[in-house]
Amino acid sequence: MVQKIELKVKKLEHFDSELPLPSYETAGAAGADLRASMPNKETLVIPAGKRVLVPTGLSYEIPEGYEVQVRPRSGMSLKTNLLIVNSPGTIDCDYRGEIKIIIGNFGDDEAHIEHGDRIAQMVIAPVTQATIVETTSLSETERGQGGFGSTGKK
Ligand SMILES: O=c1ccn([C@H]2C[C@H](O)[C@@H](COP(=O)(O)OP(=O)(O)OP(=O)(O)O)O2)c(=O)[nH]1
Ligand SMILES: [Mg+2]
Repeated sequence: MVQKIELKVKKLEHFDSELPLPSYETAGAAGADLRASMPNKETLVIPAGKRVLVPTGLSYEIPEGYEVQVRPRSGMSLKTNLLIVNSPGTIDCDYRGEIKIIIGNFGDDEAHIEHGDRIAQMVIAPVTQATIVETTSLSETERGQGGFGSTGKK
């Protein structure tokens, strides 16, 4: 069964009330789609090779002990030259500012984001904070310092 947790969402002045709030498209969806909400419903232009901050018009109150991850939608990644530059973006539970999505254009032509486009999806997830403990020695393991493609070689 899918667990449910309340996420308080505040509409900001430039949120277009005709747009839906973030929504899960199917009963089993892990991510709720986020829409661009531009002041005056303008279209955002992203020149080739540049990035922009796309407004959603929403602020969240995430329950303590949780975070929201901003992830790309695979359809957008497959069909366009747009990407979420800092994917997955991290929304801290104590952040009260507007949720914005950093979108880059890696194509050779300028790209457009229309007001109301579904530009990302958000996943809410539990957070565990580490207690950082300094030490001078670490436990030994089979892997040791091997990494970055070190396994599976003869
Ligand atoms: O895609 C994103 C990523 C972050 N944020 C907001 C919420 C998050 O809580 C805050 C800070 O994000 P982050 O810690 O990733 O950025 P930073 O560069 O470390 O900024 P800060 O010094 O404010 O933590 O910015 C967004 O709206 N969208
Ligand atoms: Mg930070």
